[in-house]
Amino acid sequence: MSLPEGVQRRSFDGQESLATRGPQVSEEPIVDGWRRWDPDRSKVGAMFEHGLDHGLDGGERVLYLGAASGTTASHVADFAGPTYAVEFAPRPTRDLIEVAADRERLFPLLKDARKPETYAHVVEPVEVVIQDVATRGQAEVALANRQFLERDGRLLMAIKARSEDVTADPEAVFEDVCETLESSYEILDRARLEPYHDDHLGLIATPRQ
Ligand SMILES: C[S@@+](CC[C@H](N)C(=O)[O-])C[C@H]1O[C@@H](n2cnc3c(N)ncnc32)[C@H](O)[C@@H]1O
Repeated sequence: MSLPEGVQRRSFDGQESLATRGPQVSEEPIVDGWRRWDPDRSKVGAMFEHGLDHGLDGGERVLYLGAASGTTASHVADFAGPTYAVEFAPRPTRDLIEVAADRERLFPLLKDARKPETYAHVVEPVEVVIQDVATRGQAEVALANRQFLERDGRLLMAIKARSEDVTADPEAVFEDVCETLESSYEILDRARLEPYHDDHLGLIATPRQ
């Protein structure tokens, strides 16, 4: 699977790793301007490592749901176009604002991803929605935010089984979430994100026409 333009495999201390070019965020190693992108700390990084059919070229407009402190959103904004980063917890949003201070394409929004009407006036149509909200109702969040996605756009979604039901078999949770999603999205590719993230499913989808 090819990587988007602006994402490369580079050598760090003799070990190959994903990397993007941009200002440092959290003491990650940088070699020749390339920042190491750690898949253990990033579901999108893990999706790339697993070779999921992401369909990204680089330069796309992105809506990122569940940005937390901006670890992954920073890498995405390094290779994407305008990146709207939604996070509803004030503490990580403070860090996210700092990360965005030296990234002209990253726009933090302290908003609830379950209430897209509260940021619809700011977010333009995007080619990519990335979703990593560790909350119950992950499929419903993706359905609610479909309105921002262009017709042939891509949803890159990380589903955390334990956020839906801590006691259920993760595979059963993934089937439930996928069934709900399929009312509105066509699922193009999916893979479990082990060994980087336990009991997570990575999924690529496009809006159903
Ligand atoms: C697993 S963390 C995200 C990590 C981040 N994507 C990264 O790779 O750097 C999940 C985040 O989703 C946020 N979140 C959960 N529910 C949310 C909601 N309804 N709206 C916005 N953010 C939400 C949490 O506050 C948390 O920061």
